[in-house]
Amino acid sequence: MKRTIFEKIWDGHRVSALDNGADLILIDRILLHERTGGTAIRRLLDRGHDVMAPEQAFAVMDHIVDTFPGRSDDTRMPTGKAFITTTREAARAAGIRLFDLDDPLQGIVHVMSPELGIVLPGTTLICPDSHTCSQGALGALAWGIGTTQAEHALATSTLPVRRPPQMRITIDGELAPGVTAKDLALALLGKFGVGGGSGHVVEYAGSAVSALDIEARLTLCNMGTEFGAFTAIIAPDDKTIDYVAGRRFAPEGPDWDAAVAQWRDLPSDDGAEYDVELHFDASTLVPLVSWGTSPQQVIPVDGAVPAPGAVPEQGNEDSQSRARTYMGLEPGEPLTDLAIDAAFIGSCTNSRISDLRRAARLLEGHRVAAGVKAICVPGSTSVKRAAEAEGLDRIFRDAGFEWRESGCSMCFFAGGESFGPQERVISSTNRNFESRQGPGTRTHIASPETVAASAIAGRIADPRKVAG
Ligand SMILES: CC(C)[C@H](C(=O)O)[C@@H](O)C(=O)O
Ligand code: SF4
Repeated sequence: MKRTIFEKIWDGHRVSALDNGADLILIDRILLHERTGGTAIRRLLDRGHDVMAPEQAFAVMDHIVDTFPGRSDDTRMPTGKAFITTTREAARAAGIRLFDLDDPLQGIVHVMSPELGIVLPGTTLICPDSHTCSQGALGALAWGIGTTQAEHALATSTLPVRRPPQMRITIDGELAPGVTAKDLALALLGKFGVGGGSGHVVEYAGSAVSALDIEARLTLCNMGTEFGAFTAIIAPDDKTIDYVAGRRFAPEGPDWDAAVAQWRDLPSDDGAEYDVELHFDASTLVPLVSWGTSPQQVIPVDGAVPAPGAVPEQGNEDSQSRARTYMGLEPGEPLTDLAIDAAFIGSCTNSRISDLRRAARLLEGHRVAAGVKAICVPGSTSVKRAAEAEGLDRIFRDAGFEWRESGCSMCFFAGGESFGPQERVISSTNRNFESRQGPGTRTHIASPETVAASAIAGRIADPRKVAG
């Protein structure tokens, strides 16, 4: 029988069929962070259960930690310290490996896991965090869960899951210079909407996907959540295997050879069937920026705010006018006329070394416009160190960017640091909901290149026009 990559992983992890129509799935990796994961371990221990396979679970401090130098448990989020200390104590009590605040391997969970070879092709991986789908870029079945499910998985190394339907999006055509995986993710949202993935396992395939390096694939899969997918996945190829080789938790020696042999069999068979098939041509893509308060409300960077009802696939007239009002925009207003107050490069979408390199290339020899608060937060401590070794931190600092410690930081407002109300922020993150980056903040999501170009210009700017 012809099978998709999803079916191969699912079949290989299916322990049994349950009476309620779900399957019991074996879980290979459990990732936890201090915002949701510490509570899951604590609750489990308090009920007198043990963690079944602590060596398969990993905890990290990323969400509410301070990203200022010399950070401690006293984060700026008023109730933050309790999340940090609970997670530390619970991880210790359960025997789970914790990447603490000062650990050189600490980082945003979806950045540090691929970086350390925790996520591997063909594995099942869960985390109580909605962007766990990012990790499907390595050919794993990785999805976000709730805290109660995390407890169940910690106690049993299994999870009951209803088998999701499958979708393949075949993306062909070559990306033009200055156009990135982030623009591709935004383009899919703009075209198919935030419901486009509707609970499916979305497999990205096609020549444009094969051409992406692994970090770009992580960016593409990251926004599977915004697309409404159960998760996203990309079949492993030579690039995947080269990427995983030698990473800290990756198999070695004969185990490595055996693993690679299995991974070679993972890609979907020719003729395997999907519930939905979509096609997308990437060759005409341009850099995109969100104008509204939903990630589907995107337009080309050189475009104008749409007139009421002009793009029905980006929401009904009411939601579009509400978004325009919140964002302080007029229909027909060119995006490049919009002055910005802040620029943010960071998050599990776009804070890896390749993202920082591409942004730095544009920033070199330029200064951030007067009055713009510009912040760069590397996705992991390893990314930060690597960037510093190459002198990227100098380029960011000389341009006028703050250079921070790693964490989720201003990707989301957790009650601590924020941009101000009505401040217009161009941001390399994945969500632009009302108040996502702080009460009243207006977020425009874009690629790191577009954020860098805009920081220099002091207004939303086309990265293809900056001499870098
Ligand atoms: C805090 C956490 C549970 C949340 C998520 O699940 O996505 C966060 O990472 C986010 O991006 O909003
Ligand atoms: S960087 Fe942002 S999107 Fe990613 S896990 Fe952290 S808060 Fe969520």
